[in-house]
Amino acid sequence: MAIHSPARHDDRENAPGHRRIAVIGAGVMGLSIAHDLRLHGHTVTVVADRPAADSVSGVAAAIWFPYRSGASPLLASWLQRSKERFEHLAADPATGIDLRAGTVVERDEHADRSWTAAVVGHREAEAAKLPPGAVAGVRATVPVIAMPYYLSWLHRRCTELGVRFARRTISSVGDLDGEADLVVVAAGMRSGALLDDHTLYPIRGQIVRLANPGLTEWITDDDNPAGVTYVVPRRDDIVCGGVAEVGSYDTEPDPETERAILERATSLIPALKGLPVLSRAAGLRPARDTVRLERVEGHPLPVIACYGHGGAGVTLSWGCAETVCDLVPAQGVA
Ligand SMILES: Cc1cc2nc3c(=O)[nH]c(=O)nc-3n(C[C@H](O)[C@H](O)[C@H](O)COP(=O)(O)OP(=O)(O)OC[C@H]3O[C@@H](n4cnc5c(N)ncnc54)[C@H](O)[C@@H]3O)c2cc1C
Repeated sequence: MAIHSPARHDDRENAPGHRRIAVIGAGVMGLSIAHDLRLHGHTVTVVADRPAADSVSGVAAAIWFPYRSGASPLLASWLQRSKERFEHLAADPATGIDLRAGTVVERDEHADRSWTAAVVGHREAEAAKLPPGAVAGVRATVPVIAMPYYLSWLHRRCTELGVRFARRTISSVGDLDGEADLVVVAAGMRSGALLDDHTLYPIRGQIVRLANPGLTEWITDDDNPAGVTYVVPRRDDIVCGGVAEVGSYDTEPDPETERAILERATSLIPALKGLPVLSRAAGLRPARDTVRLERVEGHPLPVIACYGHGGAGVTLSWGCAETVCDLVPAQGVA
């Protein structure tokens, strides 16, 4: 399906600087970018071969926290901006976002607490409430994003704004020559193949979703020597994870891994014992030593890359979308 003209006419489309932009990727990153580009008045088409729910974005827990994110000088501002926007959106229950209290367990006395700069009111966790082996912990209230609700809401919101969607596999950004003035590559783990970037690698994760009898408190114990462990209660379920297998492309949930996840999660939160399993999933965090968010030269069309967010693609989504908008060249400058 080729890219068409916008869904409806908008005066902004005649404004100087207006562009026809194709965003490759309908995960949380592509949708957030499309949303903001459209608000800037561009004609935007999201081109993707899988809906968000069937991408790794549909596997995310998702808690606002910079787990295994690539480095960037802009990381702190992306964290801050995304958190502000999630907090604003949380006022609308339809978004699936709730602000929830929980604990980050630390097992290293030099644990990186830079993320707390964005969290007003965070404080030391009480030592008596931490698991054995923990050296400290941080109590914080952060956005918990129930992805099934959030991705549906975001897709709906994009459609309401006039973003177009085309179901299609792109083999090279050159496929879009003549159909767009600019391409944004937000294709998650498969972005590397589109831009000949061999520095992107998977960090496999696995989760199991349990029925939620009414828990709200989350906990993360990422440096647990038995394996990364987190429990994230959402509206309808509780997400228990996980693993962080660097270089594995296996997207099938493994039963033995699930057993071990449940054992670790239950030792953190005994109330999980015996709760019915609702579903399970595995996914590949699109990791890179540095997030790639920049203009890419060497293509007939101007290209902006936005990928490599590792285990923090949801957490960084709105901040990165804003930076993508800033990188769209003014008309005639490209
Ligand atoms: C178990 C697990 C738990 C996680 N928990 C969290 C969390 O709590 N908080 C958090 O912030 N992050 C979390 N993450 C990480 C988060 O899920 C990812 O960083 C994020 O979803 C990446 O989003 P994306 O839009 O870049 O990619 P994806 O969601 O993978 O979307 C990629 C899109 O690109 C499209 N596409 C790709 N290639 C092509 C092509 N050639 N042609 C057409 N379309 C193409 C796909 O169809 C899809 O629509 C977790 C990940 C896992 C695995």
